[in-house]
Amino acid sequence: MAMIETIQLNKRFGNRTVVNDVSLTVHSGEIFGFLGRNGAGKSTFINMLTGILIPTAGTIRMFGEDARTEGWKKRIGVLPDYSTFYDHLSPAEHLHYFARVKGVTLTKEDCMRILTAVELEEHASRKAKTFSFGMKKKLGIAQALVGDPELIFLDEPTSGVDVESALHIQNLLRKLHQQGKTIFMTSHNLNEVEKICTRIAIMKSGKISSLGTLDELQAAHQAWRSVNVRHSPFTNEDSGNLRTFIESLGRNTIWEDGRLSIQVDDDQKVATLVRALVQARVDIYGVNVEVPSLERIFMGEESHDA
Ligand SMILES: Nc1ncnc2c1ncn2[C@@H]1O[C@H](COP(=O)(O)OP(=O)(O)OP(=O)(O)O)[C@@H](O)[C@H]1O
Repeated sequence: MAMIETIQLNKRFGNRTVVNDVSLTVHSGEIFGFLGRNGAGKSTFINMLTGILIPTAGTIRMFGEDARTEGWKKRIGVLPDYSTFYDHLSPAEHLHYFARVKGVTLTKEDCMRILTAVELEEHASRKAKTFSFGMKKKLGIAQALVGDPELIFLDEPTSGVDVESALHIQNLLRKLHQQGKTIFMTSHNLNEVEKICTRIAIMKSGKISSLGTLDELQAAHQAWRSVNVRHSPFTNEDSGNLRTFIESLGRNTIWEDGRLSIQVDDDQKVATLVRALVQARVDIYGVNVEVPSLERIFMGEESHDA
């Protein structure tokens, strides 16, 4: 089921278009990673989805409905790009207050369960003014979980938190995913997105420039991937032809003792290479295909002119 569907969604500030005709579908149960450089338009896009900003044009559908149904806000949780808290309220008081505003029930047990999930249980009654930036971020995530929402929007859930806490939050997101929640998140931590997101979009100057699973993005962007093969010596008398054939499959071929390295531009050529070696009775001890990291894909995207 499509949890979020935008059709030609557009946001202009003055005469500046920040989100430019974005049509995007996010399915139920996805952890959807939304990437882009500072100012690409990610927060503006999320803020339209969560009702903080009104679109200039376009359509937003949620929960597989034709329009946003009544009470849709109770079904979502939001960590916005800027969370504000009341200095004199504790995390527990914040969550209860927030539940009242949202119109959902929050028992004491629910409250402690949420605070435990974000590792704030020991600080449940401390005033928020004494909180560090990272603790406030966790409180923001806790707020997003109030009311057990089906769809959770998290704008940079791990920025500004320490490494251990970031890993803890990533595990929390995985658990929520296992419970069937749909998560739509932005992050500048590409390693994190690579690890936990089931699908990724890269936004560039208000448009989606890449979209897919990590495998799909890698397949689309790895024009040249490196193949390294460890093999037995060539004994076949035709080894000259075999070498010529292999070299014709790609570029930058390097032959070393028992090691072959070549760059090819599609997976089929990896299969052809391996088959040629096997048919020539060359033993293969190992094959390693290096695919580009999300960072390389992202940097490649960003190096293209808009
Ligand atoms: N209320 C506003 N009025 C005018 N311009 C705005 C407003 N909100 C955002 N912008 C501009 O829109 C552009 C996109 O901002 P946005 O916050 O959506 O980017 P982002 O991709 O989330 O960036 P970051 O990674 O830094 O959070 C920026 O140039 C920003 O200055």
